[in-house]
Amino acid sequence: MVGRRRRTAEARPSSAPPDPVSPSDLVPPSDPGIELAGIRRGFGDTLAVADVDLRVEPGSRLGIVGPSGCGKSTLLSIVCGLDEPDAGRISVLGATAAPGRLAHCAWMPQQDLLLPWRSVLANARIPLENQGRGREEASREVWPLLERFGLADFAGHRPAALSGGMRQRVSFLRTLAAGKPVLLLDEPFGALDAITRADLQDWLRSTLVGEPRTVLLVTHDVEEALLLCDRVAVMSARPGRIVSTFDVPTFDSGPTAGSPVVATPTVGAGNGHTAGSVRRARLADPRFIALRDAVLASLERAREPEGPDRDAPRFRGGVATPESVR
Ligand SMILES: Nc1ncnc2c1ncn2[C@@H]1O[C@H](COP(=O)(O)OP(=O)(O)OP(=O)(O)O)[C@@H](O)[C@H]1O
Repeated sequence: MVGRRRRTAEARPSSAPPDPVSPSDLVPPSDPGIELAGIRRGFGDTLAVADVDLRVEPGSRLGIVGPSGCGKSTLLSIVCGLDEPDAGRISVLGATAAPGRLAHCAWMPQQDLLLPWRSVLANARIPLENQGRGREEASREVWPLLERFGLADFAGHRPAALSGGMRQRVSFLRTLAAGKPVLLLDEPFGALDAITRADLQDWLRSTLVGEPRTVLLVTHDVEEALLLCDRVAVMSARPGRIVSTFDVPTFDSGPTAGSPVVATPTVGAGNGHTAGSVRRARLADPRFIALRDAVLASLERAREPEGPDRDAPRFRGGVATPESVR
């Protein structure tokens, strides 16, 4: 009984909460984005990444794909200040020192890392508690996100009572609740089955619309990168280098152009334009297919240790067309 009373109390914050995650100043006008120049990092005899140059525009979403072990996670660790490069320069929203970079970034790992003894609400408010808020205040602040993400009815549940997809939604919510302008998503859906993964991709794409965040998404899934990001960078096999980048157009001239998209992917909205239908239209778009094939071809070449990406300049900074892909 005590446990039930406690869960109920946790699940009902006492007063109307402010919105904690959409402050208009998350991307200040002077935001220089993220810049990496000549980044090199080795571990003993293993050179993980070498000569990585990358720029991520403020408020944009960059997908990073590459062979296993090519240094994608290492790059994210360096960006967020948990690691330092052996050589090169890095700036995150103007911060060059590790503590300053860390202050700007929130990290979502592949495993949800929810604390099993805490309720959904208590897990979601961890970043706010870490920033010094009391439990009540943190609960009030995070509550709108739980409602927005369809998790309010599960606020008192422990993580073990949730599906894998719901746990990842809580994990992403917790990442957003930190209120940081840079989100580092490290294979966030890698542990999910294909159907849940597709649902979560749709959900995340809809959720990120209107979120003024700069996002780095590491994934093995090229379609995921193209569905969620404005630009995709392909890394070579270790030592990881950026061998090509691809701009991702909005693909908004299709049948669902200009239509509002529903954030809850599995529920219809009345206008028929669910996130799922947008996804299907996009996956069937010949331009999307051509771009996906071009990224896959670059990735295939990137897996060869010494393989220069000879055809990459064709696409660099531009968009693949059906004509440019053979
Ligand atoms: N702390 C560390 N100590 C020693 N070696 C490390 C460390 N971190 C990474 N490495 C090595 O650096 C290389 C790159 O690792 P990293 O995890 O960044 O690759 P990745 O592209 O994220 O891999 P995956 O796609 O399999 O997750 C690997 O060979 C890895 O073993």
